[in-house]
Amino acid sequence: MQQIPVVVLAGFLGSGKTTLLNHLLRSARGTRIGVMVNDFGSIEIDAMTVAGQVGSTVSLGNGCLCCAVDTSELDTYLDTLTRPGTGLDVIVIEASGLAEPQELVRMILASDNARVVYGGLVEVVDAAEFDATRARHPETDRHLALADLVVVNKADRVPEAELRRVVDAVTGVADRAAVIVAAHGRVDPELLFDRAARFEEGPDGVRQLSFEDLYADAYERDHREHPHAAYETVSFTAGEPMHPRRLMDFLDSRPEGLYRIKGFVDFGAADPDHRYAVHAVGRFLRFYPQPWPPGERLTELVLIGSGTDGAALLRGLDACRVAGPHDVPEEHALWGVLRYVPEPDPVDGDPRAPHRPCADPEGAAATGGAPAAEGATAPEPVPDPAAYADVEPDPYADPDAYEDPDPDPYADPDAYADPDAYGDAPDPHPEPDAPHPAPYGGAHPPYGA
Ligand SMILES: Nc1nc2c(ncn2[C@@H]2O[C@H](COP(=O)(O)OP(=O)(O)OP(=O)(O)O)[C@@H](O)[C@H]2O)c(=O)[nH]1
Repeated sequence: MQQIPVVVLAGFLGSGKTTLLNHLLRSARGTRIGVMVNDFGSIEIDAMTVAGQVGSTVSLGNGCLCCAVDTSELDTYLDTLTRPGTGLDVIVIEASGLAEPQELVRMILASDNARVVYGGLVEVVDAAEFDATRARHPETDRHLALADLVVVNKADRVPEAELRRVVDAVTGVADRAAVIVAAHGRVDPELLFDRAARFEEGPDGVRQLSFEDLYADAYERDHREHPHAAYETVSFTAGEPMHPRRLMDFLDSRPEGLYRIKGFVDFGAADPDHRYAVHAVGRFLRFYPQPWPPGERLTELVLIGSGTDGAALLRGLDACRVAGPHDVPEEHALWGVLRYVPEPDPVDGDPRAPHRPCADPEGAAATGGAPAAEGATAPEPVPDPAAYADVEPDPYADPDAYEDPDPDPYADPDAYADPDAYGDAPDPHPEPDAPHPAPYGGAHPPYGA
């Protein structure tokens, strides 16, 4: 089952959220974007051939869908937009200028919709109004501190030195977020999500240009003189397996500005049957074990960030390679990774999840990290708090961390009053001796059952 990243686009009134959203829609080029907005008013849908409208949902000619919702309808619309038939690749929720973004983030993290995965909180800042906004809205700093990516927009409206000052101020407030500069919301969509390689080939094998391509070409031609917001991409490939604990150390201490990590990891003997797809956005991290496809086994990662030191990142990843037979991962080394594997979906049996890398942790150790036989009964995991003492708790494991101290005046109080409404959310107070709180559902034996 393909999970769909849900990106929250937030920022104060007039900062340029809708402009950025329109830019994403215009340059989608085959990527199907689901959009949730408070109203359709400013989405430039005329240019995109409206294919149909049902109630508050507009279907665009390029496969994108727009829904006008308020926060209380979010779950319902997420369910609608993530139905397999919609074929969406990413969902972007534009928070109204007054909305508390952490409430949206919390709802996405607590969603029991297995097709949804958190895609990051993007805060748009008006470079020309930053000081004034901050003075009027002291909550600005809190919002920035939660962001995974901050777009300092309207760069065209301020002189170079002033822009640098604003970027420095934003970077000082934003906790680990990547900070990029943009004009008219022109960020590269690749920064936020993967563009789908979806195009039609003609009988001669040649790609056919669609209306959307022509539109995107014209748009990009018109804006060639305005460069996209700058960011760096680093690619890493390794033929040797990665050492689970060293890779987790690398990920746990990933530098500020490293916004996205995607790709696949080979953990070698620690789980020879699976490669681990990685999805990291800001501080959010998940691994998805998948059966290896036929062919060469490689670790392939792409790291995307702003202001990061690419050479240092590659050195850090190089040090995670298993160096040889003398460098066998220790017992339970994979458990640090499994903390970030979502629970299998009990409904439709997520094909990525039902693996048994450590059905018998003791047996696995005895066989040099190889998993126990399929179907073996798992013993209770051996509590080993010390083994995880150095692992920073996943800040996204607990949606309550986003509890808003000032309740959102626009939220439906009844809908959120009951903490049991978050039945699937992790226990904010796990057993003190629990070995490793899992991202969802508290501690669980690593796929033994
Ligand atoms: N000069 C300049 N104007 C911009 C830029 N980005 C957006 N604007 C203008 O700023 C105004 C507000 O932009 P929007 O995209 O509507 O901002 P928003 O954050 O969606 O606003 P709300 O929905 O009211 O919260 C519009 O007139 C945009 O054309 C930019 O980078 N430079």
